[in-house]
Amino acid sequence: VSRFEDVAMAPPDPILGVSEAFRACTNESKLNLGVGAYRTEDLQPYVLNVVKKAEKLMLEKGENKEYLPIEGLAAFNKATAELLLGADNHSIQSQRVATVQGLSGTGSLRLAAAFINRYCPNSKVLISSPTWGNHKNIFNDAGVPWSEYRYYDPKTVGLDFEGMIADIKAAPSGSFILLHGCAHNPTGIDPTPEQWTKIADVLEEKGHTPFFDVAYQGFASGSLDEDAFSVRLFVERGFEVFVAQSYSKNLGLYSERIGAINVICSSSGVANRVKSQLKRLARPMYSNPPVHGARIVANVVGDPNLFSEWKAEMEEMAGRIKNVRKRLYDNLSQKDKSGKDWSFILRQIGMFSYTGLNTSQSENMTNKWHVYMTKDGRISLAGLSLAKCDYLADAIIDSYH
Ligand SMILES: Cc1ncc(COP(=O)(O)O)c(CN[C@@](C)(CC(=O)O)C(=O)O)c1O
Repeated sequence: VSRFEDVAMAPPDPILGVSEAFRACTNESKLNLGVGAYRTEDLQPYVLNVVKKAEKLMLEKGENKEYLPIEGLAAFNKATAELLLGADNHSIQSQRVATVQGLSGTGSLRLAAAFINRYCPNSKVLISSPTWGNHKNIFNDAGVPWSEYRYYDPKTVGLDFEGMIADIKAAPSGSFILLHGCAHNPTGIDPTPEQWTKIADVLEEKGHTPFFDVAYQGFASGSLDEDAFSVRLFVERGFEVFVAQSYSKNLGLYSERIGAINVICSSSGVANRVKSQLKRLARPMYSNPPVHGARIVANVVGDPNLFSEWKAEMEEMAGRIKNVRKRLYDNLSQKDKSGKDWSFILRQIGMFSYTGLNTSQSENMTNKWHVYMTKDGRISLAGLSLAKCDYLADAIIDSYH
């Protein structure tokens, strides 16, 4: 008998497991609105033109495959911090940013969680309710305690701002507050600039540390700078800030696993020491990160023509999702005779729409209509085409009532 006889079968991942189920489905009407991965109007995966151009350049250069330093490719680390904060940001000018290339957003979050576990053992992280499903797994496995702050208000299908503020105020001083930089996953609801200012006030009052998860910079509004507003506000206010970044969505580098953890510190001396300890945590975890994605980002951002072409492609991707969002809203409003107000769909931003469908209604979407989505009622608009909005609207109305 096997030594591992008692190892149980793990349940499918709530998000990535949806894609597995979609692939197994044979119905030709099937729609994959599960994983947040961009698709073109033809529902095909999209490799950005600038990525192809950068890879061609890289092939011509004939670069080697030597190990990267533990902290990653220097040109990438410089570019990623400047994209996030702006090259002229005071924190960069005064060398107060500790940047370590991570295994995309997930790996960067995990490395930061390992740091928190080791250096802030009595602190906990507050995460939004709801949040990206993998956040809980990451902090659980890193041994970092977490609790939730209210975020989504089902009555208004909007932000429960009062609840959010109250829960953050009630948390023990010095907690880490996990905030989505833009395009909140799964709700698509972001605080307004005024609300961000009030959130910063409460964190300052309580001595909490902001911990941003920036997985969609440039992909939400189409503007890199606009989508970095919240992070830059907190840095401007003088906070020490953790920021995890990902290039999965905005540069389409999903499987290249390219991202970074940035720790903006109050002095360059602290930044150097923090960076050295992040390296010490990374070495036994994966030793050093993969070079390919880092070179693509460095080449795209380092070349003015490629950089501006990238910005145009981000606007195009964000624009297609906005069009699909509008079309879905129009279809729902025209078809639904119940008088339900669907305008919340237009108020949401980014890749996802939080439909408000509950678990059994979401299951009806899949079982009866072959629409694959997460059980929390989230749909990825990136997997929807204008042509399919009519069908999706029928499915949603049927599942709601
Ligand atoms: C808020 C947030 N943070 C981090 C990540 C991590 O992405 P990365 O490791 O590829 O950089 C995701 C991706 N969330 C996706 C798009 C995919 C997933 O679940 O992994 C989602 O469907 O929610 C995310 O939505």
